[in-house]
Amino acid sequence: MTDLKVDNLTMIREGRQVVRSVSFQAGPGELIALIGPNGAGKTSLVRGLLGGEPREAGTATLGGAEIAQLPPAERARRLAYLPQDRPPPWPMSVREMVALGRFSYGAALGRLKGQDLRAVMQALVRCDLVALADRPATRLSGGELARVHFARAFCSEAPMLIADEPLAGLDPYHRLTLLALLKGMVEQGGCVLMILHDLSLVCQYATRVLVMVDGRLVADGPPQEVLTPPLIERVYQVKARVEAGAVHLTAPI
Ligand SMILES: Nc1ncnc2c1ncn2[C@@H]1O[C@H](COP(=O)(O)OP(=O)(O)OP(=O)(O)O)[C@@H](O)[C@H]1O
Repeated sequence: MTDLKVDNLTMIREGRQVVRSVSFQAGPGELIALIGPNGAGKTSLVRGLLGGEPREAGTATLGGAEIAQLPPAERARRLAYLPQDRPPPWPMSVREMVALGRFSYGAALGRLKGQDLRAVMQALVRCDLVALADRPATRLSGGELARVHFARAFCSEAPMLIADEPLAGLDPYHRLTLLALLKGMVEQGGCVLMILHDLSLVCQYATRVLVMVDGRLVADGPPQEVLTPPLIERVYQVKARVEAGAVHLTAPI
């Protein structure tokens, strides 16, 4: 169910290849960080594999089924996606926005019951949103809104989560508590693929890292093996030191 297979994915934007023949597989128990410099093609790859943008070539399947062709409700039950830009779709409360994660199960906003109600309540607690539950989602700080989206994804109970810079805007407390939730999710057989820029967090939390440069995957493996000073220097053009699971970046090369 959670086996993701991306094969030879290629995408063109304004006549330029921004994703070039990317192939990889991901499965249960993996927390994968997709990293790379600005403009490397990470968001394009994610949107392309989800079928949100046209592909020039390639396939992306989940449990053998092409993701772009899954019926929307089935896709939402199998895969949660957190995009980079995430304004509320229309004026609604935090609780209602989190409950959108139950739409694919047929839940009706304002009349949640049974497992839908339990899942929404649990997600509000886990993402520290109980005190904000009745606030309009249109009037939140960036970090609060990021937590609402996390909660929406968690309450969908989808076994796969794909997230584009989900920690941007989160303070250290919420960053670490949400990372712990993601870790728990993969320990229970889920799979997470997320775009991250904080290399120390990648070292500490990811089970695997994919490195993208200029549209291509240039490295794939456990962070301890992939995130070496020479690779970081080559990819990011900055001097790096890796010590006790933390990456120290000192100065541009
Ligand atoms: N709508 C668009 N039209 C044309 N080119 C685009 C468009 N969006 C992005 N690009 C280009 O595609 C390339 C890849 O962009 P993408 O957003 O996938 O990179 P990224 O690795 O996610 O970057 P970042 O780390 O800055 O978010 C970049 O060169 C970018 O300028």
